[in-house]
Amino acid sequence: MEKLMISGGRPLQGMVSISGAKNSAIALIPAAILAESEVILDNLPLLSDVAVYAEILEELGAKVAWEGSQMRIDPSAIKSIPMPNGPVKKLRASYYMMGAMLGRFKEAVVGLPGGCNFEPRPIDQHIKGFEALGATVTNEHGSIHLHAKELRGTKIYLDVSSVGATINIMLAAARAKGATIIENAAKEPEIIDVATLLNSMGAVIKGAGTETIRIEGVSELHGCRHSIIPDRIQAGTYMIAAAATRGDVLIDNVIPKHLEAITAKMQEMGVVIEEFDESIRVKGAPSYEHVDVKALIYPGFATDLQSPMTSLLTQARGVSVLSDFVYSNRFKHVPELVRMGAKIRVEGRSAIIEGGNLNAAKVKAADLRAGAALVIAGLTVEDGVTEVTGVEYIDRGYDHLVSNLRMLGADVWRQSE
Ligand SMILES: CC(=O)N[C@H]1[C@@H](OP(=O)(O)OP(=O)(O)OC[C@H]2O[C@@H](n3ccc(=O)[nH]c3=O)[C@H](O)[C@@H]2O)O[C@H](CO)[C@@H](O)[C@@H]1O
Ligand SMILES: C=C(OP(=O)(O)O)C(=O)O
Repeated sequence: MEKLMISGGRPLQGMVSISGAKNSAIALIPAAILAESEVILDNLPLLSDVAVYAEILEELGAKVAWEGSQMRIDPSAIKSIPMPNGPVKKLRASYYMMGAMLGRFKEAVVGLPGGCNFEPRPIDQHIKGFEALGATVTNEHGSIHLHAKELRGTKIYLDVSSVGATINIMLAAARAKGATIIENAAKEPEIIDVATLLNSMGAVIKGAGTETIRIEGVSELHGCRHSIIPDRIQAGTYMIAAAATRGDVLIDNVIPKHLEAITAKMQEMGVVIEEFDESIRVKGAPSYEHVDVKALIYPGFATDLQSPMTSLLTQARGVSVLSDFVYSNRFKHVPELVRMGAKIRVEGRSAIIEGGNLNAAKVKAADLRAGAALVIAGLTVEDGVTEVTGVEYIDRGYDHLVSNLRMLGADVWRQSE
């Protein structure tokens, strides 16, 4: 096991280039199962979740060649094999195997997902969607069994605008008979990315990015080449890190439109932000105003940036209130930040944060974004070395983190525990 060591107190300076989005990549890889010929994905991030997905597809018989930021997936020899255990248990987004396998084989057995369990994360809306399409779905000893004689298009109204359920239903419906309409669909940019790939494969999907998505089922999909959108959560994390260290960083290969909510909130605090076509420059200020933040579904402030933002708000004057309306209890970073001297208390679905300096400490990342929050906190500490364990969570979502931070002037290294 490794830990991250951070000797903070240095303003981040320079340029960082953002890789492809994790939450797109881990939906696009299973989407390739639906094709009859090779799918090439470019701008792929080098993440442990991506490696696990490559392993899942190989276990099913796909040929996967992953070189740098490109993955070539030949799904022509894929077989319908039950996956109750093994790699599917290692990541959250293994739930996409349900939609993809159901779409291609009309059957699937997939163990309930693993990944970051900061609170119960139900998949009832995914199952409701599969059942509406005509599948029988049962939970047997911790595995979801899905079976359909045929999938038939229908209208599905999601009770909550779930990213995973929206994508999973798109995957299954892409090869169903007739038209499927998803109402109250999630609108995250990653959903548009998946629809773009599926359409390049021959699917007929309209409305992705709005609350109504229409999928005309087709009998066959073919291979294609697709470049993954930049990771808005990684970009937002570097924006926050730049501000927290009072640095000056150009964050390149981003879509500024995807970062509007975080940009506006940081400007409200007094951070100076300049937007360009494909990059954003973040300049820190000597002091920041306190703000209130509400994490919401897109285009609201992303829940995945809520934990990193907590660390930035410890650097603001006065009391800030950060509420998460997507996950009511996503606060595993808080006790660890308190260990570093932060004055934060959790009340219901809100963290109340009083600004003040942090101290170096030994802390543990209990999930991916909690890990990012602790790294940012460590970067702000003037004296001493902060040790962050739980690096395996951070590796799920941040590629080249240490080398990127070092390039920006941070004193950060990995050390064996
Ligand atoms: C792999 C991936 O893309 N992960 C992202 C995805 O997770 P994920 O797709 O799992 O999150 P959802 O959008 O589904 O969850 C949103 C909300 O809906 C609830 N819900 C969801 C599904 C369901 O069947 N029933 C239900 O009640 C959840 O508990 C949560 O409160 O979106 C989240 C919200 O932006 C992000 O934090 C994750 O990074
Ligand atoms: C919660 C996250 O991811 P996942 O849904 O894959 O666990 C995240 O990216 O912050």
